[in-house]
Amino acid sequence: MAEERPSLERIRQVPKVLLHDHLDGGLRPGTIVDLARESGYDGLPTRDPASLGAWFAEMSHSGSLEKYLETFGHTVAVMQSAEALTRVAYECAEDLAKDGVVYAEVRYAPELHTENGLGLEEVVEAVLDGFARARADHGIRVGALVTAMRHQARSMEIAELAVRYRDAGVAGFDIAGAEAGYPPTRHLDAFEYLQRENAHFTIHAGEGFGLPSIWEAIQWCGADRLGHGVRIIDDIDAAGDGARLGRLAAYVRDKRIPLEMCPTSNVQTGAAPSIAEHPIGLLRALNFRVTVNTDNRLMGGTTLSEEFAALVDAFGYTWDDLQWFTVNAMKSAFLDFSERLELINGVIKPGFAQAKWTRPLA
Ligand SMILES: O=c1[nH]cnc2c1ncn2[C@H]1C[C@H](O)[C@@H](CO)O1
Ligand SMILES: [Zn+2]
Repeated sequence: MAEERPSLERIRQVPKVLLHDHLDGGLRPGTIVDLARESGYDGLPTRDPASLGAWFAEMSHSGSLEKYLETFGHTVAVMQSAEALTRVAYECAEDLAKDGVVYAEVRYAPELHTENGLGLEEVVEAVLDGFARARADHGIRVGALVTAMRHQARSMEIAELAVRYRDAGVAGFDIAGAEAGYPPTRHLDAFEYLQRENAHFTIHAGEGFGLPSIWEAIQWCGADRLGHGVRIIDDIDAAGDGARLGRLAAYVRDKRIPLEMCPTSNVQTGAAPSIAEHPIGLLRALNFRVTVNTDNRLMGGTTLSEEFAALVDAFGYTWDDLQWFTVNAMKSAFLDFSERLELINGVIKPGFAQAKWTRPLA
């Protein structure tokens, strides 16, 4: 029996793992409108949810990371109370569960949610509360990653939060924001502290800036994973027969450093020209540890299933490829080894086996 080409509908049904998704980049447009009304925020470009969703997607397709980040002003503005944060976290996990995601790590920057007087700990607890409620209702497991903004100077405080709440649902730490001009080593003390504490962290690197940013993230800061990392392609010569890897690219591949790739987001910010020309095609072929992610579902107008479906269209990926991306993600999660293994063997592999061998109803 010939294997079916994975369709969007069937991709939605397989168990998936998401490592790179921003809480403030995934709100439902209707929720933004509700929260704006409740809090008196009057800066939205429209209060019609459908038009608002379209507005975010359109504004985000600028070819510039800096411009892409501007729209977050609106989502962050309506996430300034504990109730709003809990609601957004709950709905995020619910939406991921509906898309077939079984394990996710969702990140956000606590320092952006203190404008109306919330303390950093209150912010963290409100978000964890939303994830815990969604787990009880929908079974999905969501770990939080706390992010420090790379242009600010609060990374040590945020790293301390990551350690303080690590047994309560915070899985790790990250830095985000404009990359050019803000190298990871600006936050070296925070990364060294996390290493001494045996804590996990990922770093947005190789998205809005190139190889030096990736090199610092890995060799100076000790990142466990790379957020995006697309620009590693600059260290690979793929002209002619066979690809030649430079020392950094070889290191990333040899050490199995996970790449949290976000195809739609990369096209929107100009880090890749199109999905069909996205470096993920070459990096997957060269067996880098590639994972597939959404980055910002609101700005990208996307879901994890849609990211996979777009890759199937562009590169002809099969169920085996999609399973490979998913197992890569699970292996790379900031989760206890035995729990990762349990999800791979008990959930992911059986789920894909079923998708592969069950024909859709006629
Ligand atoms: O793709 C991204 N690159 C760098 N920073 C980003 C990206 N997506 C979101 N952010 C920023 C904007 C958010 O306010 C912040 C925390 O989620 O992280
Ligand atoms: Zn991101």
